[in-house]
Amino acid sequence: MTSLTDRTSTTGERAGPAADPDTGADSARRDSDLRVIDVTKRFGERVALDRVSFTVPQGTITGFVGNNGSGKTTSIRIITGLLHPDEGQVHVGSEEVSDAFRAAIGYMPEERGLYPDMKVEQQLVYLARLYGMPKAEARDEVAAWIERLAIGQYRASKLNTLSLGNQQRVQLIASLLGGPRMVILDEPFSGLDRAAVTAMSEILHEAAGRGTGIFFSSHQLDLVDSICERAVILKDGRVVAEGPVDELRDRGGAVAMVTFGDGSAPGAEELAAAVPGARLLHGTTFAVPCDTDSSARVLRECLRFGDVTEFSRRRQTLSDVFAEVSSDDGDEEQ
Ligand SMILES: Nc1ncnc2c1ncn2[C@@H]1O[C@H](COP(=O)(O)OP(=O)(O)OP(=O)(O)O)[C@@H](O)[C@H]1O
Repeated sequence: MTSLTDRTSTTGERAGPAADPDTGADSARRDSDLRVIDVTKRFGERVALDRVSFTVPQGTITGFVGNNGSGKTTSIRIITGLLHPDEGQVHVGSEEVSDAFRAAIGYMPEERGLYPDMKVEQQLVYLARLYGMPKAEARDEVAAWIERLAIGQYRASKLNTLSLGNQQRVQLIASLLGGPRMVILDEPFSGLDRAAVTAMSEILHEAAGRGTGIFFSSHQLDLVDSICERAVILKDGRVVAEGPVDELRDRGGAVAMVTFGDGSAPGAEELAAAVPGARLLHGTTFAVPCDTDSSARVLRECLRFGDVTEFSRRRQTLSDVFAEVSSDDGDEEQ
């Protein structure tokens, strides 16, 4: 059976890793990083993207987060060539992205893009053949993926008879067939059960380890936090944060989780007026920016409002960073 990890393709661009991570070919990798440069897109009066720039490096998993309507799908459509920007460019390395590169991107659209009436195995083999694989290799690779993603019982079923989560597994296979250099997934984890999330994230890590650039949008910040090395955060069509997840988490310092006893919790605005940056997480628990030096003062301020039943400092999560840069007063910080 074909190995899922050391495939070579007979097509030019969809041909496995762009650079061997073990050969130290960093410059070769940078030459094939995908760069969105100053992209603006308008729909009539509406500015969907406003001078958006970010990089998707080869060999890493980059998460793309932002509220509904912030411009994620529009950005992805521009990268894949489904939409044209009004201004700006998309580059691979220092060159404008070629049609051949775009055609070879493993793409999983939000609305999913497969043939609903076609049988699972049949359409995956058909797609693999379109990517230039010989028939026997296509069959072997598809069989291996079907087994890996535990959907063997559906191989002869029409796609539209599968559950949403199983359709997503099929779509993931379609986007990885032939070892693409770049994989772009729009909300790949939405609606998946835990086993599917684990399987999918393992597969994405393996693909990144082979040098593939992985870029996916998600509303699930905890997943982006745990899976991605890098993140791009969009707000209202603008990039408000980008970089290694670890650096983004460290940028804002630590936070204290403060829980008030029942009946003594202040309103969110009230607490934020006394302790800048305080925000309600759930129930009577707030997240409050809090460095080592300021923790005694922050605790004193909180105690002025009522009983504090829990007070613990921790490193920021991506969710904290997102809340901070997505808030209206985060605007000035960029
Ligand atoms: N074809 C279109 N015509 C007009 N407006 C559009 C079109 N496509 C997107 N928009 C607008 O552009 C903005 C960005 O939309 P986009 O779908 O890119 O956001 P998103 O971040 O993917 O949102 P979601 O998380 O809800 O999927 C929104 O205001 C949307 O209404």
